[in-house]
Amino acid sequence: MSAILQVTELRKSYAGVHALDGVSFAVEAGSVTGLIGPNGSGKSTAIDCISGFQKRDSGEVVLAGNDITGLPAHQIARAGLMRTFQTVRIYERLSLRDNLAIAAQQFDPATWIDEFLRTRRYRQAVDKAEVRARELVELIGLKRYWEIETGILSYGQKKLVALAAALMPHPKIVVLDEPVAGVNPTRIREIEVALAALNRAGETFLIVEHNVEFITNLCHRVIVLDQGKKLAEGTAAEIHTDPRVLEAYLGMTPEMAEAEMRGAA
Ligand SMILES: Nc1ncnc2c1ncn2[C@@H]1O[C@H](COP(=O)(O)OP(=O)(O)OP(=O)(O)O)[C@@H](O)[C@H]1O
Repeated sequence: MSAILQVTELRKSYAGVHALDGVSFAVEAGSVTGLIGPNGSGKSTAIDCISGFQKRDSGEVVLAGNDITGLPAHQIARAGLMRTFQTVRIYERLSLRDNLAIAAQQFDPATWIDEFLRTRRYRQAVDKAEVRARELVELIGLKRYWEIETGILSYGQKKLVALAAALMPHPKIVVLDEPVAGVNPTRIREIEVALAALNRAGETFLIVEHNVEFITNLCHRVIVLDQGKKLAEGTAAEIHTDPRVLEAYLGMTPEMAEAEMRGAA
């Protein structure tokens, strides 16, 4: 695998607070990578700087070989890095189908003239978007809600709609900001299953999340931040047994963590 996203020496300070203090990491194409760390460790600042929602002080972000450092968010999205937010942003009065059609329209090459004249280019774009939408809806397990107003869905399902919308333009990577925060525990598994299915279909994800079990189940690699620096990186199993992570992130010794894992099993 090769790196689709390369972050190098990212730095960001807020009035003397080093939110990011030289963070470097890579996300492999086709992988699910977790970005975890205690409150205030710099996770949100990192993904905001990467996705153009925040200006970094220094450092470099390269997406599929193209330098996207410092570009505005909409250009980064066009370059192929999409993101979701902690709060769900969907059109609740519209059907799932219409939500995804709108998401596609924001990126398709057909102009309003094409649309007005119903040109071949416009019809092709609409047909392609419909195929993509149906594929995604199948993969996230919401096929039965295709024509239904998304407002009736559960919060977790709405998060899946936002994710599918982000995937509509075939991005190179989607960055997810706390995809299961505030989601009913019984629904968390649905999101996990959906993300795993999307990843098997070739999608690449970088996930910021506090739910360690969720990250452990899904992620091929996990990056741990602490006080604006990268504390550790590895597989979930490696991270679970890294004494620095246990102490800084979980506040546990390895023995306590093992006892906890046994208790959870
Ligand atoms: N707009 C801001 N102004 C001042 N300080 C900020 C601002 N945003 C973040 N910080 C500080 O930067 C540091 C990193 O914050 P950040 O929100 O990136 O951490 P986080 O790991 O995402 O935390 P959480 O898990 O609580 O969301 C913290 O010390 C935070 O207080």
